[in-house]
Amino acid sequence: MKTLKLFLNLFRRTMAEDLLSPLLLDSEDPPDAPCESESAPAVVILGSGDFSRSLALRLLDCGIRAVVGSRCVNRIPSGTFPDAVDLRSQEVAVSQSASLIFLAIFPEHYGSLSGLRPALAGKVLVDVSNAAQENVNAQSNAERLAEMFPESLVVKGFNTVSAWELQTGPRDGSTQVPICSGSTEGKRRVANLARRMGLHPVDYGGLSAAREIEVTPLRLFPSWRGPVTISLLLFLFFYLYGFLRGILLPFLLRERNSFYLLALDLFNQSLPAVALVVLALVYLPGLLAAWLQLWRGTKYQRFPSWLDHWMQRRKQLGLLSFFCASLHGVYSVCQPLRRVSQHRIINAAYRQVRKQRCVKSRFWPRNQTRGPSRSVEARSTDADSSAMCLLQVEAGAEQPWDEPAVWRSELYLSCGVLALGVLSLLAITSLPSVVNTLSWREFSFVQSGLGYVALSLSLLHTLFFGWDFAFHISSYPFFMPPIFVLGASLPCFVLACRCFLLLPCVSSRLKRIRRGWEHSRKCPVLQEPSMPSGVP
Ligand SMILES: NC(=O)C1=CN([C@@H]2O[C@H](COP(=O)(O)OP(=O)(O)OC[C@H]3O[C@@H](n4cnc5c(N)ncnc54)[C@H](OP(=O)(O)O)[C@@H]3O)[C@@H](O)[C@H]2O)C=CC1
Ligand SMILES: [Cu+2]
Repeated sequence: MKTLKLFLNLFRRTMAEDLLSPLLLDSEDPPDAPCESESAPAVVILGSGDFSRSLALRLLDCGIRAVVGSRCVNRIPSGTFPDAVDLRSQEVAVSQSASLIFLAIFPEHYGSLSGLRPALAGKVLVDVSNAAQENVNAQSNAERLAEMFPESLVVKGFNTVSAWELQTGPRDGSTQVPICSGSTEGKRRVANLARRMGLHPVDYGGLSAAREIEVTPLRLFPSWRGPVTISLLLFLFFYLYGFLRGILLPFLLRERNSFYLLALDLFNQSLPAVALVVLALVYLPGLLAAWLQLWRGTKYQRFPSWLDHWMQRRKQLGLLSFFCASLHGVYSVCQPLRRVSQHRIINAAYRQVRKQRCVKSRFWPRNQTRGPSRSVEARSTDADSSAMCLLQVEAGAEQPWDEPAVWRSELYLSCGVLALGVLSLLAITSLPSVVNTLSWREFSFVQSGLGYVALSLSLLHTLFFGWDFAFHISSYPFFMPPIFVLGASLPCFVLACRCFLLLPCVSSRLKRIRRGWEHSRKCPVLQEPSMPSGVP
């Protein structure tokens, strides 16, 4: 349970940013005094652009005075800053008693501040700039700034928060602000300010971490990269497999042209398989973690980093599974609109009418339109079907009724709709705003309990869809199983493992381990200091 709580924390942390095991700054730090004196500005911002404006507004909002230092105050359009913000020349602004100075200017222009070097000595300079390129090995802007102003305390930070987020973002500490600096004092002061602004400072260590922080905003969806790649690869695999099995090989070996299936049918076969496998991938790491704990006989050993990483991506995997399942749902609803479906229905109806006419004319007298109900077997050869088709025609009835086929479609559709419903519920409860309103017990019930329900329903949907076709030799053309058989294999394995873990003997041992019990507790034995020679 404790381990799962840890995962939840990690899981929540990744929602804000993809942070690489940073150390949270000590939140017990006493907050800075509001300002040294009521008349003195607490914070100076050099630059009067977008970031400067948003930062000044946020500072004011949090009761902190702000002074904006500009190269030319007269060029700042009126109304850009509220009256409460002091607009000064750069020289006047930095000569004021504020010791915290934000550089809200692009790093290319840091050189233009060299004349201010004596005034900036001993003060904390906050470098909010972002990197221009995603090259992590280049020298950071902050390190360059520290070289230019060696007497100042340079702190990197606030660049991961956009100007817009500063103005409108939450003030409940949920927005993380990675900071780093060679000066502990500088870092402490910036962290305190961040806390007062309703942000959550995260210590990344020395200034050498600045580049990592500078490139962070350039990264597109960092926490989604792995899950999206896996889903895409799975989709490609199923799609190409289906293409080979259902289109290319029949075309090459049997001269059957069904390339039209590429556009819709193959998508609708691959998507549910991806949804199913990706959903299984959400629950597999939890099972692996449980196995590892059972095998080690303790929970006090770290999981391998790949497993940790996988755990942290479960939310993204779950949402991607939901996305694929939803697309599959939409595609399935569109199925009857396809021309080929309409063609099949009309064709089947035509064949049936033709067959009934034939049966009537063979077995009924001309003047008798409705005879006593009796079963008649009729054989037909269809131009578009290679096999002989055996029709069970009931005299007097207009429609052949295939009871098992009706049950099959009722069951798989119902399971599919229910699975999609439960998946939607899971997707909604993974939103940060909803997660924050749930207790740990509620969260684990929804994400784990309902998650397994969704997986079971999806699997049932697939199994009912497959019905007994999976056991027909005709379903294995070229010795290749259907896509749904491949897609269902991993979920079957995951559910089997889960059932094994629910066995009383296994689950009770796991419960004990998670409550702190250890199979063999090894405590390092301290070496006795060796006796000095000559002592008896
Ligand atoms: N906008 C955003 O959302 C974010 C921005 N940042 C960082 O904040 C910094 C500023 O960005 P932003 O506010 O958007 O940029 P802007 O272009 O809006 O503002 C830059 C400001 O720099 C000042 N400046 C000082 N010296 C010079 C100079 N020599 N040449 C040109 N301008 C100078 C100007 O103010 P004046 O004329 O009054 O001196 C100008 O208004 C950048 O480093 C950016 O990476 C970081 C995170 C988010
Ligand atoms: Cu389906």
